Amino acid sequence: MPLPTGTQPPTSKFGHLPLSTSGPLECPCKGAVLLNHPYFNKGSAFTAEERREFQLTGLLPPNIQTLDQQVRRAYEQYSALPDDLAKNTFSTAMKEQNEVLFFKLLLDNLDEMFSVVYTPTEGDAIQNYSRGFRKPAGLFLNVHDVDRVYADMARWATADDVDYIVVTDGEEILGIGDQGCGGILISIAKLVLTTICAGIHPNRVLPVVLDCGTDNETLLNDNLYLGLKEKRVPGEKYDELVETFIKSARELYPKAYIHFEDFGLTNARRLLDEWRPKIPCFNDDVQGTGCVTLAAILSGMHVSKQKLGDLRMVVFGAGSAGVGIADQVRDAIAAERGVNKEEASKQIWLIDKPGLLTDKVQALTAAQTSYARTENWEGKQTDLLSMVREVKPNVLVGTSTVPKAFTEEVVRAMAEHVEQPIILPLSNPTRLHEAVPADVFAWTDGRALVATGSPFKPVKGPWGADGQEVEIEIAECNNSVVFPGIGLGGVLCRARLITDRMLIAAVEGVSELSPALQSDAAPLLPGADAVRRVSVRVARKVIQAAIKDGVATEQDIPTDEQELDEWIAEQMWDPVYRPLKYVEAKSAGH
Ligand SMILES: NC(=O)C1=CN([C@@H]2O[C@H](COP(=O)(O)OP(=O)(O)OC[C@H]3O[C@@H](n4cnc5c(N)ncnc54)[C@H](O)[C@@H]3O)[C@@H](O)[C@H]2O)C=CC1
Ligand SMILES: CC(=O)C(=O)O
Ligand SMILES: [Mg+2]
Repeated sequence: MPLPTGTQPPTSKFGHLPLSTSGPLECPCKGAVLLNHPYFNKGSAFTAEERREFQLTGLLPPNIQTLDQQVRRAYEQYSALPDDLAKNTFSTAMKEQNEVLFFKLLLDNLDEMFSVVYTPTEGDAIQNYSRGFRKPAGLFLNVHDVDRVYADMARWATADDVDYIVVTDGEEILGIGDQGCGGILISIAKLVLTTICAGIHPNRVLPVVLDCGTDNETLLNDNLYLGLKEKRVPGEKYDELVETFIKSARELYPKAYIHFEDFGLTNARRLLDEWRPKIPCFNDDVQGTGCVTLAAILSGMHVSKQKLGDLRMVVFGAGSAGVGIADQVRDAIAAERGVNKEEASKQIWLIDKPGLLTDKVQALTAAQTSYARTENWEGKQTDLLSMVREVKPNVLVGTSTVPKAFTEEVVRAMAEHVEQPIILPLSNPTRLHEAVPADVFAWTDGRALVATGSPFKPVKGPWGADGQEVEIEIAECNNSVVFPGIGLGGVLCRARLITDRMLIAAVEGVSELSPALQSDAAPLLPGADAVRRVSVRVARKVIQAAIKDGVATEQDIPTDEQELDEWIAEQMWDPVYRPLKYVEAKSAGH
């Protein structure tokens, strides 16, 4: 019998692995249930044989279509929509209807759709969660029902097992602050990226929101708000919910990798520090942002022919992301220079609301304390502009959510002392960026090396030889470049823990594929066209590091690099229709 269009024959030598994507897919449903199952549904692409075997005749119009035809139709519908939020809503509906089609549409149009299914449009969708609500997706756990957490999680029945969990408490979403239970959409969006960028199986993931109330007055006053309508519950009750969630997850899905997303400043680092030594977990805002930003800085320093020993970095906005970046950069400096972390941290200046963080500033978090400057700053201005004049940084990072904080004066002051300043306005969404690339290039005569937290179009200007017009492409310095690959590595080698060495390896993986290594004028980081290649490389590096650290529990991981890449690729889910094989439904487990 010929295979349906878009299926892959089981040719891989790793086709026997449980996560292998070669060969048929076991399907426990038929008829209308199958058509309503987003993971198994093929819509008009069900073959004649499948229509007969799975009792679909009469439930579909007769013309059998290919996945490519379906994608063409979906893209036409998508393109006809009036704005990005409508396109985001359409994409959500498509995902709920047919995941292969949704992910194939996304993969074929990634450059165009990335910003619609992720930041900045996903931020708008999250803000609009309760008003745009149609159908629940994901798992909602709340601070008043801690006793029910285990049972509610056990009911998550889409898969035999769960490989990857994204959890948020909704407090500091994508730069738009406290979004309460609407945060479920960031868990879902990050999981979409793990699938599209790294082939994490979409039926083996679990998006979670921990609803602990919200301090967002707009939501509290909105009659249609769907979450707990009360101020955030802090302290012991909050910790009890987090702990019960993690312990339940470990018991029910012992292989799952837990990704923390968009927790608030007081909890993000604290929870990471508490759980990191015990379970395979990862905080994307702290560690993912740290890794991708270090990779961008390394590319920038490659172009400007400098070494980490030369780095002088000012970070504006010393929260989860800012300090996460500082940590990753500090560790890399320490390794390159062969000095301790304390010595390396002297090359980094953190600025927050009170100005420069010094040992005189009250109430620093534990993570900020190691960067508190000990020099005497009494009587001196320590605002951003003054610090740029004083420190003469060659790297300036923005993670403050303060739009336009990198003013013309600040950027020009930096460019006065540095031939190719590395300027990274990372605050999302787009409207909160500390500067926009066009301004930065105009103020530095195109000399600056820029990457941004959200996507920007290329910028044209007279910055070539003899004033020739050139177009500069801007890399997106977003944790999405790296977290999918780290997660893929962690999942495939079944890491017990996510170690520092694994994170450093991930940075190396991204750096090796940075276009700027090939050409000085190229973007500092790989773009959407390279996502899967980047994920395979990052996963390979992460797995090798996990083995070195003795935290990989999966047996029989190939040692040869090429074989390891094949082993990884074979286990990455692809948006293709596989032949379906009917199996009896399992009795209700989890
Ligand atoms: N590009 C990327 O991959 C990522 C970007 N981000 C973005 O970075 C921003 C910060 O995110 P988080 O660190 O998670 O938030 P956070 O709330 O932990 O940190 C923000 C920090 O900025 C400081 N800040 C606020 N106003 C300031 C001012 N006027 N002057 C100086 N500092 C000020 C706050 O006090 C806080 O310490 C957000 O816009 C977020 O979207 C976060 C993670 C990843
Ligand atoms: C990108 C991301 O994780 C954030 O803006 O929070
Ligand atoms: Mg985030």
